[in-house]
Amino acid sequence: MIRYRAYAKVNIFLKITGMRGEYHTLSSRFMRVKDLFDTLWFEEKATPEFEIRGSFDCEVHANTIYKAYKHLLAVTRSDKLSSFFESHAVCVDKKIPSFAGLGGGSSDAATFLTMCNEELELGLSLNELAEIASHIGADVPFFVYGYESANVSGIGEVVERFDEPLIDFEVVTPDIQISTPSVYRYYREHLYAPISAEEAARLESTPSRDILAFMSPKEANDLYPSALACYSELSEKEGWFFSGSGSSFFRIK
Ligand SMILES: C[C@](O)(CO)[C@H](O)COP(=O)(O)OP(=O)(O)OC[C@H]1O[C@@H](n2ccc(N)nc2=O)[C@H](O)[C@@H]1O
Ligand SMILES: Nc1ncnc2c1ncn2[C@@H]1O[C@H](COP(=O)(O)OP(=O)(O)OP(=O)(O)O)[C@@H](O)[C@H]1O
Repeated sequence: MIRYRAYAKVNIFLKITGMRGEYHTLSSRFMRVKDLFDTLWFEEKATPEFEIRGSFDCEVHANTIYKAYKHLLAVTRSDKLSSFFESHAVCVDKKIPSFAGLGGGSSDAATFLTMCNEELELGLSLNELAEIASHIGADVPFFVYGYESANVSGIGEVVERFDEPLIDFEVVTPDIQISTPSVYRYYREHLYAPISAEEAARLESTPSRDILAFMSPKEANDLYPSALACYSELSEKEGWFFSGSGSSFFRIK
C-alpha cells in the first residue's frame, strides 16, 4: 500500500479580521514544516468495524480521521468506500505532537481524504475535497490543497497558494495542553482588535522571510498574547515565533 505524508504547519502570521457567528475570521500565512509529518497507509484487516491503528489519546469516534470518513461517506454515499473500510484499517505513524498548534489532527484528516479519493478513485475535485474538509475543522482545507505556503482566510476555508521558497524551521513544543477554543475566547473577551482589509492585504503580499525579519512574535500572532494570558505555565521564548493557538514555537534553522 502507498504511504502518504501528513505534514505539520506553522502560522507565520495570524491576524484576526472579524467574527462570523461563534468563529473568528482570520488572515494567516500557513507554511509546511518539511521534516515533521505523520505517515498514513491502509492495511488489510479481518473485523468489519472502522479501525485506526496508531498511538492516539482519543477514542476512534473522536479522531479527525473518523470524522473525515463520516463526512466523505455522507457526501459520496459510496458503497466502495464503506466496503473498503470493512476490510482495511487506517494506519498512522504519529510524529506530530497534539495540542501543539501544528495542525496534526487536521493534516491527518486531509491526508485521509486525499488517500481515499486517489486509491478508491472517488473522482472528487480538489475544491470538492476542500469543501468536505471545511466541515471537519478550520485548518483542514489548507492541508487538502497540499501547498507549501498559502494565505488562509475566512475561518480557514479560503486557501490561496503563496509562491515562495519553503523555509527550514526548528520547532519546539512545550508540554502544555492548550485548548484552541479557550485561547480564541480569551482573545474575543479581552484583546479583540481586528485588523483592516488593507492591513490584511499588505501582510498577504509580504514574503514569510520578511514577516519573520520585521515583525515581533507578539505582533505576528494575535493568539500569542492570549495564550500567554490563559496559561501561566507558558512563557515567552526570546527570538521564537508562536504557531496557531500554541503551544509550539518555531524559528528559522
Ligand atoms: C488556531 C488555528 O489552528 C490557526 O491555524 C485555527 O484557527 C484553529 O483550527 P482548528 O484547530 O482546526 O479549529 P476547529 O477545530 O475548527 O475549531 C476549534 C474551536 O476554535 C475556535 N475557532 C476556530 C477557528 C476559527 N477561525 N475561529 C474560532 O473561533 C472555535 O471556538 C472552535 O470551536
Ligand atoms: N488524528 C488525530 N491526531 C492527533 N490527535 C487527534 C486526532 N484526532 C483527534 N485528536 C484529538 O484532538 C486533540 C488535539 O489534537 P491535534 O493533533 O489536532 O492538535 P492541535 O495542536 O490541537 O491542532 P491545531 O494545530 O489544529 O490546534 C487531542 O485531544 C487528540 O486526542
